[in-house]
Amino acid sequence: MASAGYDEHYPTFYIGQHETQRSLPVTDEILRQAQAWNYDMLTTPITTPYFHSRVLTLLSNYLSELSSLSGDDLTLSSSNTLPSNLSDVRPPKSEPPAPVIPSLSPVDTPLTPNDTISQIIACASSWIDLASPDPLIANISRQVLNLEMAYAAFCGVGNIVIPGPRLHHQGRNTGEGIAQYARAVQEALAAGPFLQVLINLPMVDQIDAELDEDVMGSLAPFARDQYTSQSTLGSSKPGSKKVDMFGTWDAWHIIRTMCKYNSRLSVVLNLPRHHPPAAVQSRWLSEPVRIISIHQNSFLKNSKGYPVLSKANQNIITRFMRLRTPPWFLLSDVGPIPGFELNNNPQATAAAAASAAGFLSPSATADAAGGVSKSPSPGASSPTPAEAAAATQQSAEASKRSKDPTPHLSYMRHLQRNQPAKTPIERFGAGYQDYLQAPLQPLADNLESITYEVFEKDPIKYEWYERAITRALRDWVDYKKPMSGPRGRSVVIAVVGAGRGPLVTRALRASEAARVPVDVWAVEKNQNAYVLLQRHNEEDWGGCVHVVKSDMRAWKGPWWDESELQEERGTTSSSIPEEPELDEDDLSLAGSSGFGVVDILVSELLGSFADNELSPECLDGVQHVLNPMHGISIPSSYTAHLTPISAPKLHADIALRTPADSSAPETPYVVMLHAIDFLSTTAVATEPTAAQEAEGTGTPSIPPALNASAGSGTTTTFQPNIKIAWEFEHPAPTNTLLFSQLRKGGGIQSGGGGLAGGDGANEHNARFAKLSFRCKDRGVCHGLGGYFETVLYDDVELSTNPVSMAHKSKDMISWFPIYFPLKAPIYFPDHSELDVSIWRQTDDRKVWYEWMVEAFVLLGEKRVRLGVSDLHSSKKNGCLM
Ligand SMILES: C[S@@+](CC[C@H](N)C(=O)[O-])C[C@H]1O[C@@H](n2cnc3c(N)ncnc32)[C@H](O)[C@@H]1O
Repeated sequence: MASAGYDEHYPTFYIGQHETQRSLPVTDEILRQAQAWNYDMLTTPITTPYFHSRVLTLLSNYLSELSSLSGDDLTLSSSNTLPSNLSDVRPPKSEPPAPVIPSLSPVDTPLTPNDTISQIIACASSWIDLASPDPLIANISRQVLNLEMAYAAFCGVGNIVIPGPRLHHQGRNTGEGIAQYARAVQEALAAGPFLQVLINLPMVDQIDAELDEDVMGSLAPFARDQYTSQSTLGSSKPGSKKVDMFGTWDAWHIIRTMCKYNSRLSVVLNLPRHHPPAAVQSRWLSEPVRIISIHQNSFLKNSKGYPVLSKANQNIITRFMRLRTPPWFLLSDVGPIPGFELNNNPQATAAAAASAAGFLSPSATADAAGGVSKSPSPGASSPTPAEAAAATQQSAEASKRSKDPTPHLSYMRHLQRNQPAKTPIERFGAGYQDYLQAPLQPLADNLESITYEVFEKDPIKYEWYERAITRALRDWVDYKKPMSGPRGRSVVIAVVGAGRGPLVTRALRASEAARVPVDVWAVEKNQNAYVLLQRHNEEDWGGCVHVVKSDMRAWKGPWWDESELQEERGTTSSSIPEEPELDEDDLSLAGSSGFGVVDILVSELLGSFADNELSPECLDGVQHVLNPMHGISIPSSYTAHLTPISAPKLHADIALRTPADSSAPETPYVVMLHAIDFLSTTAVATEPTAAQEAEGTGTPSIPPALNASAGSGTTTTFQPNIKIAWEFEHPAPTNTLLFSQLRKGGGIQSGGGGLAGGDGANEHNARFAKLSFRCKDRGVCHGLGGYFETVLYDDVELSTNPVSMAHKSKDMISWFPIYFPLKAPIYFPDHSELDVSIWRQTDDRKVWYEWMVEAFVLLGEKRVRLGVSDLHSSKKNGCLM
């Protein structure tokens, strides 16, 4: 496909042209012409109007044959009489089988295998009704679809759009035919192993819009009365203005569930003329939308008569274009590909080519008055007849004036050129969006230099640590705390888990900033990083740092040789002092046996869920070196946070891995959550800042699915409900650690050992939380998103929590969130509650998590249980202590 080839920091728009009634076959020549006009692709019908009329004839012959048959043959017996409850549909016993549609002949299809076929998107016939309540119509529709799919796949087509399920049939409940439809799609997917099947769906479900869109010769009205009439219960009547915001999403969810989240199945989403509520936009942003289709009617006219999109629709497009796999666009019924006649007018051609590339005059791109026109219903896609007439007139005039025969395409290219540039976080995370990674285990494994290098790129984390250490040093002096360095003249700082040393550098800088002398120790168990620490010490730190290669839990504390105790700090050699023998029993007695104590313990051992890289266990293990009276830890505490999410892409990815690895759905993953929807939210109306207005972005740090513009300048931000699961504080209470020591080796107080195994020495680090989340709109929970917050010192905090990150540590990039998957997603209706139970388990040798979700629907005051997930456990892949 032709690429518009713009700057890599800006998203590329792939734009196709679609005609619902394309009269000419898509030849090589038309395709080249379309590309010359800056379209990237074209759609084509798979079959011709001739084929359509052939099917209609076959059907009407069959139906008249049926009606001519009389008497016993078609009389319904008591056992096969259609019941008044039409949910139970059975055909009469003796009805002849449905007619068989003969194979395609050349007149039935414009398609033929050739070189250009891969640049064409094929469209299955829109007049079929796969979801018809009449089994005959559903059967014929399925035959048509199968014939078309098979032939298109044979020709080498890569993408086929099939009409979405019809959700309303005269007088019937909505969506009853979805099972039939989904089964047909499942069958269609088998037509070719590489075929992408795209289901054409409006963003919201509205009965009138569906009826308006009925194409000529649709099979739907042929459904027989006995299958469509009566049933008042929950019926959806034409003329009803009722819009079901999640109706089409619901249908999509059933289809893809029946098709087992097949990665070849995706959505063509029709952009409505008016913006749907933010919650619906967010939902679709989490789904595999491969194409956004924009019908001519979805464009507004600005004061000069040029087609433009509402501000709200511009924002929807911007958010979609920030996804890892952004959708393509189809401009539908916006006029034919301009013919050759324009080539005869070089001036016109040049002007038009410039327009098609998106170089438009300001008047051509000015927004329509008010940005959003007033609409009685957010789902409506069509203008009123008066609007339509005026629009056609204006369009013709504007076209004449501008000599631009493709004004809609030109406008889209203009939007492309004016997309906000990717933010640093988006650039840093490019390629990692929704990419599942096993969490690091820096305790059990030795990290590579490149991994440290990535950490060190963080523009915020180290800065905040320096700020925290500086404050702590100032307070040390202000509160006149005694210093534990040689001759009481310096504050002893130990950076435990020093890696390649960035926090050591920051500690030295903090000392300069606070003008407080320090004695710095760098403790690291990774022997490879230890080499770099020593080199840094020689080359950058003037040899003033004591570098120790040790597991921090086995480190006995600072120790100065005689010369250091005599001389000023910094003039001694950095070589590691020979340590005196230490008695095991002295471990909890800091400062005894000739070892000094540490005043400030600096560490960065946090994982995406705070404690999942075993910071609590490591810091407990090194607490014996801390000044028992005044010693502090940076960080001083951290909390783990959770929220239920819909994450269809992640679910599909994990489901694919499961046959080869049964632990795949029982593993927490580190992942830059992107195409997700927060299921429990609270609406907050915010005015965008001037910077956000200029950038066209919403609230920083909140994934694109969350920010939805109401289109009037005010942004409705759906703030996720993210709750604290648990907290750890350092230093841990001395009694807790003493008790833990007593339990080691089955000591006197241990009783029956730990609940999850072992002696129970680490049981004080086990945790449990039960959290309840209200969900206003129906949805499906695929798992839990996990985040953390940490207090480094005082009010210096880091956060990955989307709600507080912008305020606490905006632009921090070191951690992606964690994802706890569910093996089987849980569907829930509007007004439900999800209860999450999560455990941090330990058996003294390792730590793992267990989690489960329960769904309840709220019927008045009553909570009725809908479903419960398995109890998931990561014990098999637990973090080794
Ligand atoms: C997340 S890295 C942080 C490195 C560095 N402080 C930074 O901020 O770039 C954690 C470091 O702690 C080290 N580490 C983890 N557990 C340790 C332990 N028990 N004793 C010593 N070092 C440990 C790892 O080898 C790793 O270098």
